[in-house]
Amino acid sequence: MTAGGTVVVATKNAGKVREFAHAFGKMGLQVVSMFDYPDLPDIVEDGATFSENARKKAKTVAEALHMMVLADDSGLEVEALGGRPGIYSARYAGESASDALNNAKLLDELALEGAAVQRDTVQGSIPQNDSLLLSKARFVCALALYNPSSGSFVEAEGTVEGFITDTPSGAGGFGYDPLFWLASHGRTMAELSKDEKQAISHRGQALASLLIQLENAQ
Ligand SMILES: O=c1nc[nH]c2c1ncn2[C@H]1C[C@H](O)[C@@H](COP(=O)(O)OP(=O)(O)OP(=O)(O)O)O1
Ligand SMILES: [Mg+2]
Repeated sequence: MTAGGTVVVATKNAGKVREFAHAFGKMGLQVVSMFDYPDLPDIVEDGATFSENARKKAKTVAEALHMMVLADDSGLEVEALGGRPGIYSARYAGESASDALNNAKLLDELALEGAAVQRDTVQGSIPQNDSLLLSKARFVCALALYNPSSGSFVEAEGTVEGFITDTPSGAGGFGYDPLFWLASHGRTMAELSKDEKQAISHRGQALASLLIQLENAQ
């Protein structure tokens, strides 16, 4: 997946870039992203699934750069919202909405639903303070690696289960992480270190699965 020890990731999300740089850095690989290629066209994410969107991002950038390219399409599925925002997670509160606006919209929608999780149904740790768990949720990540010379994809998907808390906490990660409570850790995703997040996250799991497929293909 590399050209001279570099992995090209077709993303304009700085949080994803940090996480891929951390993961690939441990393998001695550098990460570059669409921030390093400002002339690339914007990609319309019009797929019906995470996987379709990931394939489109990887193929578009790989064909423009004539290089192998990795792409990530990911999002949050909230049970009390019937799986929303799902593939629309990045634009939940509107086209190019900030993480803060998307998080505020998520809490608004859950309040409108009157969503609440019964504490005694939670396996693991519940928040110690007065904060409430509003709904079960999961993060999903689809990765696609496209090779423009062979016209072929390698793909992987990962998920992680948690709960939406009404009280944001933590400064790590990005996106919905401050609202994503991990009963396994008794913390939000934003309170984990980079290594802890990589070990359990949807993205970390998808990447591990992708790397195994690449090793097996050698
Ligand atoms: O680990 C995560 N922790 C918290 N939130 C996350 C995570 N992973 C995805 N998310 C949220 C952020 C964004 O609202 C959406 C991804 O949308 P998605 O289209 O895949 O990415 P994006 O538009 O930010 O960047 P790009 O398409 O250039 O890769 O899901
Ligand atoms: Mg996007």
